[in-house]
Amino acid sequence: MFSTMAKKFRLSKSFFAGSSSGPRRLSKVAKGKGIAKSLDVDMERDLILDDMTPEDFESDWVLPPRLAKARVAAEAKFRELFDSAYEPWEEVRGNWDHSDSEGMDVEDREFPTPSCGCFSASTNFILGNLHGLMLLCRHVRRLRPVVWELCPTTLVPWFLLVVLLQSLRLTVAFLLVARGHLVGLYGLKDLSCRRLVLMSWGGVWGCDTPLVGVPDLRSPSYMEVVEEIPSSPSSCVTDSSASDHHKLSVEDSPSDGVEDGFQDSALGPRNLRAKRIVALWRYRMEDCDSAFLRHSSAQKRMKVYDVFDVAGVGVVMFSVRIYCLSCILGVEVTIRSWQVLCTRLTMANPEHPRLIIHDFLSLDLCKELEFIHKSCGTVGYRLNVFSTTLSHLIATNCGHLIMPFVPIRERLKEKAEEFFGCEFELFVEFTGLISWSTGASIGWHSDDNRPYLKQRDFAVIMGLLNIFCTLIFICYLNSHGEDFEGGLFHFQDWQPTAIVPMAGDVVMYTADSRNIHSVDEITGGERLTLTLWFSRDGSHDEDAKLISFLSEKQLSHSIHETGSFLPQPASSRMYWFPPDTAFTYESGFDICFARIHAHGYDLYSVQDTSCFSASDSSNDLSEVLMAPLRLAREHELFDEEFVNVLHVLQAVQFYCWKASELQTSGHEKRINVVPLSPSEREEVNRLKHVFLKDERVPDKLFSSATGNEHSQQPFNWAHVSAAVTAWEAYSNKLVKEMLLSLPYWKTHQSIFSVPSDLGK
Ligand SMILES: O=C(O)CCC(=O)C(=O)O
Ligand SMILES: [Fe+2]
Repeated sequence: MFSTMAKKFRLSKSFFAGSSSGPRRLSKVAKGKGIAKSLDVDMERDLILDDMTPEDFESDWVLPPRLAKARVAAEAKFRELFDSAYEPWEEVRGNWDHSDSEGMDVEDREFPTPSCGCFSASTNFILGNLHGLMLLCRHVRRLRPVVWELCPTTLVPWFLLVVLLQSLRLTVAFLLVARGHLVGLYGLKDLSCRRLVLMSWGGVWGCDTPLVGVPDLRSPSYMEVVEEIPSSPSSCVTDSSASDHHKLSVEDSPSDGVEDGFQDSALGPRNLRAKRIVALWRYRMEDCDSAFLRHSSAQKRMKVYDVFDVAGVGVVMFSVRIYCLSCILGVEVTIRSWQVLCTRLTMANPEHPRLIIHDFLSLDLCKELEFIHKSCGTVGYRLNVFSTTLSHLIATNCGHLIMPFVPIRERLKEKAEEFFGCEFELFVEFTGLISWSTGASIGWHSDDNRPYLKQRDFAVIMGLLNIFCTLIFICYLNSHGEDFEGGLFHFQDWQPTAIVPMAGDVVMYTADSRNIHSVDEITGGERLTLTLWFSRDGSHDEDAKLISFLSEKQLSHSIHETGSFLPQPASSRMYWFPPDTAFTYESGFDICFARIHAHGYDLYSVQDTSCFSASDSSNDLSEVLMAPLRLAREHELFDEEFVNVLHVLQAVQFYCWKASELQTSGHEKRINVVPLSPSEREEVNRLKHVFLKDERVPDKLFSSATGNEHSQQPFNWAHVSAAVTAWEAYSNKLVKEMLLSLPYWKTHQSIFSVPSDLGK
């Protein structure tokens, strides 16, 4: 019968691995009854978790490729957990074997008092389950059909099998696969909560709604459930204990014998967070589509023993006694089940709603945005801060440069909506590239200090995201230690306390006082981020404003017009640093000029500038940079004219971005470079004196922590010329894409990625 079932459900060999205690028991019982044989379970290979070594983690899991990176991170985490837990585990096993021979109750055997090691016995239990899951992971392809076949037609035989196994007191592990993705307990951080899967008997019933995952946080009943559980500040575990071992609660061992009723009290003096995770889970169960679960008394008979944080995933250990057949057969059968559930800790922490996603943006995309910022940015809102907003791009005839932002905004919005369970409800309020140079920092603050947000005293609280609450996304576009020094991000409360900015990573948090944060002073280089604000308040939708601005601009341009991508600088004051000296230009410098200079170039004005002096505060001064210019380097003058300083800057930054590609492209276009004549050299120096003053200051502000990005590459004017051509092609392509998208954006009053086949 078992082999037929095994075939029918395509059970993998590892199917029964699932907990540290389960396999041992399974091993004992199954050997005796020949179950192992008929199911082709290789006890030694698949079930004896005690013998696993860290190397087992390196086995080749079958995961969707996009999860491969997350898997590597998870493996590292596991190795860490495993290493520190291995010794205590041995100890626990000793206790366990002893109590086994005394014939103690199963529960006593499973949960001896915490070992004196840094991990309690129950941690080992969890780790055992994780091992089991990892074994299961190897068979994901085979497991996937199990899950699909179970839903819902094969429910009854499956159910009977579970009852049978459970009544033999075997721990059965289930692995659910949601939407074709395997999700383990090992913290696949970039997975959406909707795809989060729990390991529990809940999956057996084939309910479409995952038991754990995103509850509808707007649902008042969720909040009620959460609020119902009293918080006890004295029970909060301190950060340090949590961060020590990724364990949220380190207190009491289970009090044996408590089995009926949902035992809030069984949590003992656990921390509020643990309670909320449980509350969330319990709510989820109540809300479950499965009639079976609703009618069963499962939720009332759940006892929670421990809650852990394993690589960003909350793991809840609980036991359930359900009289599961009562509603079907009228017979009461007790199922004891020790299972592990998981849920996103972040979801269950309404005190500090935040999310950290690693490698969200590709490095290529980071570089592209860096190019945009460094070639279009203006002096920012605070000292040593520079910014590029989307409306500024449009204002300077670079509206096409918003195209690379479009898919990123979409993906981030999706992430936020998923996280807060509010699909189609978020609006982008602000998108901008922001860089901080040496000396910039910000102390503890929350981001909701804008006057219009302060007036929203009567905001309706809906779940974690207050309707007027702004969500902040910070995407790091370059890396600490490589591109800049200092600049670590800190949250005042709760984990993570510090974030080391690395290119591609994203941190998301609500702008209110639940997420007070700070940024350390930048001590070298330039730290660059893409910052987005999201809100549920449609009146602050950035898209509508951008679309109308773009439409206005489009009226004054036609796609056929040559050079429709050429930048037009804004007022020269926006590029003068520090901003308070922009009225006289007597001190400070022009940031566009400075960035060009930081790459080793000088500028030569085609106009005669002999009448200007460094202290000239007339508007004429700034006009020099709005007029045609040429590039010079050392003793050479490049014989190509740029329409203005932004044009030069875009070409130079594009060269910087694409230097390695241009080196190898074998560009053989004839270029014309002439030696600088003495009068031209004088002109070049004059401009430098006017727009840069003391060149050491700007060079310090704009050089990367480790020197110029492409200083290692041999300089070649031919590559500069190739960069100009490539930049034109790049700009043209974006202009076309933008013009094709704009009608759709206008119709929907929303900026989104228009599929290319639609745009034709
Ligand atoms: O760049 C960051 O990491 C955060 C910046 C910040 O907190 C702010 O500008 O308010
Ligand atoms: Fe902030």
